[in-house]
Amino acid sequence: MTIHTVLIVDDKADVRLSLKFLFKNNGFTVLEASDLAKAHLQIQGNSIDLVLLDMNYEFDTTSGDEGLKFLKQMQGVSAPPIIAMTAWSSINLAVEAMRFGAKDFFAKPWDNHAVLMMAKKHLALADIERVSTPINRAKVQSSSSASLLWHSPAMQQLKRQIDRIAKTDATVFLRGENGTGKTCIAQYIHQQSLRSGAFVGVNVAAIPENLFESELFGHKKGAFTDAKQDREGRFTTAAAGTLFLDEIGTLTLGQQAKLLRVLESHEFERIGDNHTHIADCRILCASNADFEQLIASAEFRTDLYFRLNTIELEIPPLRERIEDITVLAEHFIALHSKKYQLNPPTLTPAALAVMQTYSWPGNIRELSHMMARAVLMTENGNIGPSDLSLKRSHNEVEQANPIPALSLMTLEEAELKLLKMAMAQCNNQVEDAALLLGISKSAIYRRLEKFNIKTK
Ligand SMILES: Nc1ncnc2c1ncn2[C@@H]1O[C@H](COP(=O)(O)OP(=O)(O)OP(=O)(O)O)[C@@H](O)[C@H]1O
Repeated sequence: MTIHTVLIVDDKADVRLSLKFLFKNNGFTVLEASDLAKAHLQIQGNSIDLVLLDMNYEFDTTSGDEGLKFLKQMQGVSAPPIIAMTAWSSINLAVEAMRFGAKDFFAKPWDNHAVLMMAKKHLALADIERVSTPINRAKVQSSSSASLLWHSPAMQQLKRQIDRIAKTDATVFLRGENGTGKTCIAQYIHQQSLRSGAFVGVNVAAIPENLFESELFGHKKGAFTDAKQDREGRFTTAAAGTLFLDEIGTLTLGQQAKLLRVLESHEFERIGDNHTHIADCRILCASNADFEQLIASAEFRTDLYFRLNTIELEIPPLRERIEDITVLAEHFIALHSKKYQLNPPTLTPAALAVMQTYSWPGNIRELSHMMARAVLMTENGNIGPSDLSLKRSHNEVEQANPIPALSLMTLEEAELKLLKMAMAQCNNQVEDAALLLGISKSAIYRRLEKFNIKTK
């Protein structure tokens, strides 16, 4: 279990002490700072997961200017999430603090349980953000392929193909956009295979150019300045198992030549070693790149491409298999609710309707993160469209909600009709209907009043 570190920044020792007890008793590591200069030093010198920041200090006990200045300085720096606290439950100061980057706020005196829940929520959200970045994604293993869902006809057909080829030793090239499940499918192929060794995944894009050979083939102690001891490469670790090379389209021509040699001859040498080893692993690889384009521009060798794509499988993007959305969304709601020990919220039909017309640029990974956020943020037990944090372009909104063939009518009549349709589709949830219509909350309330439409 991860132990999170919280930094409490407050000039009042009694405040620091109470919060310190609260967080220590709940399994956190606690650091303190009695002023903002010390807070800067703590942040620079330690790995801090969350900051509780008092907004007012000795010289100026009401305006919150010092806290705001600190928040401003932290903007753009990869700082931990900050929760503002103020003795003056001034809504204006809280709003200002959030405008300057605070994730949340609470007023003193506080409710211990509420503060703990707030802290846990923002730590969980920060974890989601961290895993969303490509570099961190490379380090985080995909969740077990045992929980893979194959619901849509397209995925069921893919599964039938995979089950047929899994037991052979054929090299498989998985193509598809980011987040479509290529890594999970590679793990599944390994599980279904007859290979007794390990599944070894390597994101080749994350290996620095000068370490590529050492990483894949290994090295002997003393082979180069930093080679302090013998190291086995991934080809050796994957012996009798499967080597999964992810982001294969990012290989340089030099790296491609080295890989091609081992794929053709099944032989390799560790750096600094004359002994030739036999490569005994099945190769799976994946990419989201446009390979036809890479080959046409001579950035990827044709001979290597043909070595890699004995079987080529295209994993469809989520927007092309909308039958999977409900099943996956419910799977992720259950998964994240269990993880964060919360009651699973219900996905409303209005939210689902919006999700089915969304383009899902981040595919299943985006859906998983979206459901994690919704589980953490939803307050009334229902996930509505406004809980989804969708990023739509104007065109998408238009395509998603095409205006049904309306017979000619006045603008006023059309407005009323659309308003009623949106309210009906969103179960009378005004904010959700506003989102669906692409207008602000105040704009929809104005129109509801104008047409005398009751919301309850
Ligand atoms: N069929 C599925 N059922 C359940 N979860 C899935 C499925 N496919 C993918 N996922 C989940 O979606 C997320 C992304 O999957 P994965 O990492 O395999 O995608 P990817 O295509 O390899 O992404 P990238 O191209 O960025 O490496 C993971 O959390 C994974 O568990």
